[in-house]
Amino acid sequence: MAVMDQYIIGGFIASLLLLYWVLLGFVLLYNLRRNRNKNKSSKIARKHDCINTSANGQYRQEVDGSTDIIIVGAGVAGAALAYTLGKEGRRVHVIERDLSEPDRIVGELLQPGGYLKLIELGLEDCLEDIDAQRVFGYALYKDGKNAKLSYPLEKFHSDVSGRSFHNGRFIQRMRDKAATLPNVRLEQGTVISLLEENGTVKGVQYKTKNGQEIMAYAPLTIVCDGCFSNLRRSLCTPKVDIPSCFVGLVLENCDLPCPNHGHVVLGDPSPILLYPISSTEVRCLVDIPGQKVPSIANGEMANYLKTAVAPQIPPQLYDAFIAAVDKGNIRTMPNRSMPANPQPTPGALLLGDAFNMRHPLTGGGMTVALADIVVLRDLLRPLRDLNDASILCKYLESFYTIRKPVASTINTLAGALYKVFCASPDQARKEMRQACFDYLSLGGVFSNGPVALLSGLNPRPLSLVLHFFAVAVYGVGRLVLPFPSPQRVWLGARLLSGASGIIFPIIRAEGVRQMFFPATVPAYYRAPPVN
Ligand SMILES: Cc1cc2nc3c(=O)[nH]c(=O)nc-3n(C[C@H](O)[C@H](O)[C@H](O)COP(=O)(O)OP(=O)(O)OC[C@H]3O[C@@H](n4cnc5c(N)ncnc54)[C@H](O)[C@@H]3O)c2cc1C
Repeated sequence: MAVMDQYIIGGFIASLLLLYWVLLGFVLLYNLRRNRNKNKSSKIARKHDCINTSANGQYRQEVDGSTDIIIVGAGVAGAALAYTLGKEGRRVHVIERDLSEPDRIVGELLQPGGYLKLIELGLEDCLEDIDAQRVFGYALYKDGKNAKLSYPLEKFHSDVSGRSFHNGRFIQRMRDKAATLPNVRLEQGTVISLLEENGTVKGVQYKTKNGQEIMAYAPLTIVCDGCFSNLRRSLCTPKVDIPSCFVGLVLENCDLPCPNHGHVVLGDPSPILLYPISSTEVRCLVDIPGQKVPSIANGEMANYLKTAVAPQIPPQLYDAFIAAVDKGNIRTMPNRSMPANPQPTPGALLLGDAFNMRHPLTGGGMTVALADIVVLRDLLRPLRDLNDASILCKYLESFYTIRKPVASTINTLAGALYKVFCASPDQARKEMRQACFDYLSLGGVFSNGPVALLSGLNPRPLSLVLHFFAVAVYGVGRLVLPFPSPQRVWLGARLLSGASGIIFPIIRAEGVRQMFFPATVPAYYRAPPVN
């Protein structure tokens, strides 16, 4: 019995031990599976949280594949592009250095052609509730005479016209609108560099608001970091020219002689612009040729504005101008021009002022940027997958040609008109300037044609060249008819040669073939790659 008891107790203990081992096995197995699942989900979380700490703990890396397009800069181009691509269903990550409302003297008059592009992008409501003013044309002043040049808007919807506003308010509206899209992520950060691997841009390295450095990856990076771009160097061959600077003032509580019009004074040494930026403010931009401006700090600028510029301002605005100078809120900005000269790079694209600039005399920068966005949107639309960088890059070469007729017309006109509008001691240049004023004053087709070019309503290169030389021939005709003298014929010849010397170098820099014969450029016909 004792032996039997021992067997029973032994068996009991053995089965307890077995049960224990089985339970232990189950627990271990359960834990193992749980850990494995935990690891899996923590990897997913890591993917989404984009956390991959580097050795010194300073860098984070975004390797989640959750972004289709990175946009650097949310100014006019970047903000409009973010909304446009977001609306197309792209997952967009915008990195902007400063998300607070910009306060600048740039981009305050949108030409009607730009407004049409804004409508195409569905962004026209961004001009609502910012006290934007409608602009219907220009008033041109020279030597006490003036001419009114209306935009040829007859064929358009009554809502179409130019708009002028505070640039910062407009940008903020576009940023807000882009941020309403769930697939657009707007982040404050400064992009330090593009991340390149074997000649392909894979993303960007940027510093967040709180100083952390992050690497973000996407199949396509679009750089819109504006006129001071320091990222453009590897994506184009920049040839930046700075022909002059604008000095900006705000005139308050005054009425423009021609309400709802931009005013251009053909001043000495160069043009002065005035246009409303709200119902109570008028922006005045005084052009100063060269890169050096009188010092604001030591009062030289105020003195220059009061003695050299004020007497040229339309008399109705004189007091407001002096009051603005006395108030002291004087700002300056260099006027840059840079023809588009891209180096097509897989994985990246330039847009806006980072890519292409022209003299701001004609207010064409935003129109070109918005027109470019429309072209790019349409090119990207048929593509679902942006991952093959070199194929995408080849395909997007067509962008550089398709955009050309519009962009180069606006660019060339801005550069040429600036040169014609500047005062010069050269008699031939004086004649050309006067001929231009008188030609535009003729009205009808003589003003409608050039204004349609300037406003972006009909930006055709051939029309630009025809009107430019029509002005020159008009100037020559006045010199030599009805009684040509050898001196006058010589002056006429110099006028024509001066006109050619102004426009042809600009056209050459823009690219004759792309500008006038884009359809002969093979890239024009690139078909979208089959995904
Ligand atoms: C004096 C002057 C007057 C002008 N007036 C007119 C006008 O009346 N009408 C018109 O159509 N055009 C005008 N222009 C031109 C117009 O301002 C530009 O064409 C337009 O602003 C270009 O838009 P953008 O987005 O390329 O650049 P911006 O609007 O300058 O935007 C660039 C953005 O990039 C951000 N950024 C820069 N670097 C970084 C970085 N490293 N990381 C992250 N973000 C960065 C900046 O903070 C900024 O928000 C004028 C230009 C000048 C100089």
